[in-house]
Amino acid sequence: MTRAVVGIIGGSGVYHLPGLQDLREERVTTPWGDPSDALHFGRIGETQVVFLPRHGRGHVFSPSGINYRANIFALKQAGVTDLVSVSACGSFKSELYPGLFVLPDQFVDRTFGRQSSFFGNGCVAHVSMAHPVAPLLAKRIAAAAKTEGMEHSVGGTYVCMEGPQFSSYAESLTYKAAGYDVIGMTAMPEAKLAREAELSYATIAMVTDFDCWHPEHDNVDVASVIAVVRDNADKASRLLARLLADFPHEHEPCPIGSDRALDTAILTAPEARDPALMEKLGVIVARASGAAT
Ligand SMILES: CSC[C@H]1O[C@H](OP(=O)(O)O)[C@H](O)[C@@H]1O
Ligand SMILES: Nc1ncnc2[nH]cnc12
Repeated sequence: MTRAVVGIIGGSGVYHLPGLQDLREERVTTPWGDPSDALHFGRIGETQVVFLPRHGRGHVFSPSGINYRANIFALKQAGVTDLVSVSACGSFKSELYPGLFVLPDQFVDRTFGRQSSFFGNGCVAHVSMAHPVAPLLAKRIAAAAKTEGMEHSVGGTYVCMEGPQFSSYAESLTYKAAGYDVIGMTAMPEAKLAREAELSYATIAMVTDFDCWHPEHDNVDVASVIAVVRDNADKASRLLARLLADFPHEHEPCPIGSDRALDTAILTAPEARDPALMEKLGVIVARASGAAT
């Protein structure tokens, strides 16, 4: 049996996790560099929790400057099995209004300036991203929202742009015409790295604005995003508290194999693998290479 440890990555305006009991902060480092902040260890009820604000306290890291590999590695190293990411996002649909929680089940990666894999020369791996979100985890989040009486929308496509500038009107119309639901700057490569690290991953996307396509709404700016996040902070905390309080103590095997993603992914022959990279990969490949179960 594997004990469930839930990682929470906080996004814009979310730099702490209220209600975390037995809180202990620990600065850690990884072979991939330093994560965005100290890890916040604690529990909610019986559930072990590790919280990390992806932009760091005081919001010091831009979406392109976040060390996503260090963040995911640090959480994996801390024993996280299930990872919930919280993100502010723009909406391309009138019915997805500010304050609503959207639980996307797909991502489109339009980032171009980020390190998006732990693997490379010396250990080549190709994980599946066909279904980037772990369905049981998403279901649990939806159930928590329902229990708390919070309006939410299940499924949808989150397009991740490089930023840091917001989209132009033409880009916004293009994404809308493509049928995407929401837009942000951080779910990629986070979701890809979580899959490589064999973490079950799901995103809670809080709609904060209508980007810049909507004729009856102002164009997005930072102040309006943060105002909506602040106005809905209590709601987000209650959603997470309910999810965590009701979380099973044992990690539930992921039906789509998020937690065994490397079983069919590593292509480099064992004898051809670069020992230095293998050592750096450490906890990422430990289970798949038989060092841990
Ligand atoms: C504050 S506006 C743009 C900023 O907000 C979102 O952050 P996060 O995904 O971390 O909640 C978006 O991705 C941008 O980083
Ligand atoms: N409209 C938007 N575009 C990109 N990232 C966002 N984060 C919040 N709103 C956003």
